[in-house]
Amino acid sequence: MTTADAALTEAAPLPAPERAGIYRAILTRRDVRSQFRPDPVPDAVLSRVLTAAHHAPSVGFMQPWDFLVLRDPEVRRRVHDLFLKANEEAAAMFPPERQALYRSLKLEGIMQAPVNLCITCDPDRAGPVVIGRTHIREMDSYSAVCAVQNLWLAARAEGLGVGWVSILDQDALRRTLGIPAPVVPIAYLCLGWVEGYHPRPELELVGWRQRLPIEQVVRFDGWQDEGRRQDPLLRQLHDDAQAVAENRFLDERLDP
Ligand SMILES: Cc1cc2c(cc1C)N(C[C@H](O)[C@H](O)[C@H](O)COP(=O)(O)O)c1[nH]c(=O)[nH]c(=O)c1N2
Repeated sequence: MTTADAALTEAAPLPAPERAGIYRAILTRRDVRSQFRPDPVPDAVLSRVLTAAHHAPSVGFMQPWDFLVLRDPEVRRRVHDLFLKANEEAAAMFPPERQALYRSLKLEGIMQAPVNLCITCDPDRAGPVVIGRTHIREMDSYSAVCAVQNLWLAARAEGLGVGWVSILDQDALRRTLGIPAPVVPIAYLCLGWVEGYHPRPELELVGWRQRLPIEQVVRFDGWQDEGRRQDPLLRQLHDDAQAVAENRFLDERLDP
């Protein structure tokens, strides 16, 4: 037992409605591009979702993030211009038969959402040697992404929408926002109240790509697991996936 162990709180499951709330936020969170309403996000709400982001896990507790709150339409317009340029380049990269569908997709809500956020990663935040980053350098970026996910889920809980825009030249974005080297922009997010959430990812709804069967991406005791495909966990995963697809998960699958 270390000194840190002295004040452990009880490791009980959350009360049922709170536990269901976590799963509901996870399952109904969406990437939002088109359904933003223009009304402002009160500071009390913005503060809560940023607080959630700031409580994300981070390698060596380095908290490498900064949160740039971008409300000025002129700043957002400059970022939108970067998007238009990058998106044109992006369209040309897809096979010819997919380009028309690609161009029909709305992939950002930079000007519609009243708030944009840029979440950055400062690799120097905790000195040159960081617990947990000694052998895998990218761990600081991964930590910043954890902050993004916390914010995304908290935003869903608040009834807000978040859309991640990554079709941007990273250096140009850095220059546009005056982000100093070696700080890296990790995520550019559009945030605001929304008309509603799609029931499934938009890319699935338009036939771009489907959710993979979870049984296909779970492996046992290493990558090569032939002979293990009868593991009872796979049946459980299949049934949970079915329940999610049929909107029964929260009602039927949360009992121990
Ligand atoms: C790192 C990263 C980067 C992006 C995204 C996500 C993530 C995690 N997504 C959103 C992405 O398309 C979406 O998450 C998936 O399609 C699944 O949909 P839901 O998030 O479940 O609604 C995204 N969406 C978009 O319209 N433009 C974009 O540039 C990006 N970029």
